[in-house]
Amino acid sequence: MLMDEAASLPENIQLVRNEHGRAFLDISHPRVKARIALQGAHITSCVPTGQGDLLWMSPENDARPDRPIRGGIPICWPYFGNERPGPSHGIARTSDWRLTGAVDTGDMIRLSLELPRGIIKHHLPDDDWQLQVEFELGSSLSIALRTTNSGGRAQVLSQALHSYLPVRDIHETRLWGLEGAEFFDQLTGVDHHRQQGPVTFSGEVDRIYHGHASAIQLDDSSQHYLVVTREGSESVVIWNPWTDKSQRLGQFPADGYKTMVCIEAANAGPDHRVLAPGESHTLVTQISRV
Ligand SMILES: O=P(O)(O)OC[C@H]1O[C@@H](O)[C@H](O)[C@@H](O)[C@@H]1O
Repeated sequence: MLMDEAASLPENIQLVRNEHGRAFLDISHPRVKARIALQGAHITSCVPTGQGDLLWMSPENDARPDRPIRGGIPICWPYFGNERPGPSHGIARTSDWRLTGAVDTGDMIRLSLELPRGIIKHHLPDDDWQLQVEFELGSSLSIALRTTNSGGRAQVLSQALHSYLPVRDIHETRLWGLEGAEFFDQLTGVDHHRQQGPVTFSGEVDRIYHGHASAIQLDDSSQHYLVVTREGSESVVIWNPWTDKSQRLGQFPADGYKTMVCIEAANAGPDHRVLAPGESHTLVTQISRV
């Protein structure tokens, strides 16, 4: 985004740069405060008025422009994890996006960004995609990621909105809404496990639940639940790195696993999509505190 475009932003939105030169959109609205990095169209904070942050951010994040951000909501696209050769979780989270729209509706801020096609072509010369994201920031957070196959042949898409959510204490955290769902355990490579009761945490968890579309409630034994809903998604990734992996992860403190969990609205594993020429698919997640 150019500086002269910043001049036409609504007064509640400012373009700022950190000491490393990374550009952020800072939103300060009567209903919400939020921050979005232009690299990755990556939301790093969303604080509805009167609430705590809906998102977890690593305190060790140095936010240098050449590294993915640890926390918030990385956009994993056009493949999840290592489903294709290349950087983990694809190219969108480390690429520079362009702001295409910013509106203050009174109740919320609505922001649209796109990943320029030239950048996609540069990284993935054999692919033909258009990619846009829309954020709705108010008393809750909603993200809609729209992918269009702009090529002449069918293309495979897998992806995730990799939401890092705060918890008071992971040992006392339960996820409701996945009871009875089937999951693929990424740690063992074994599929078709069935979830018994709520998801609890006493070690590393890295699972793709599939054939599942309903809401998930994050219960960390505090007064409120975080509720995660999805559209265009029949898979959800649940991840906590626990002790050993926390030591190996970049920009992640050794005890970081205690205060976060990822609930990632996805099209991953068996829920990957095949888009015909001209076809679009929109992946949506909404996070609210109730
Ligand atoms: O370190 P990255 O590339 O940000 O990935 C973090 C985690 O992302 C999760 O979605 C994966 O299921 C994990 O396997 C992975 O470790």
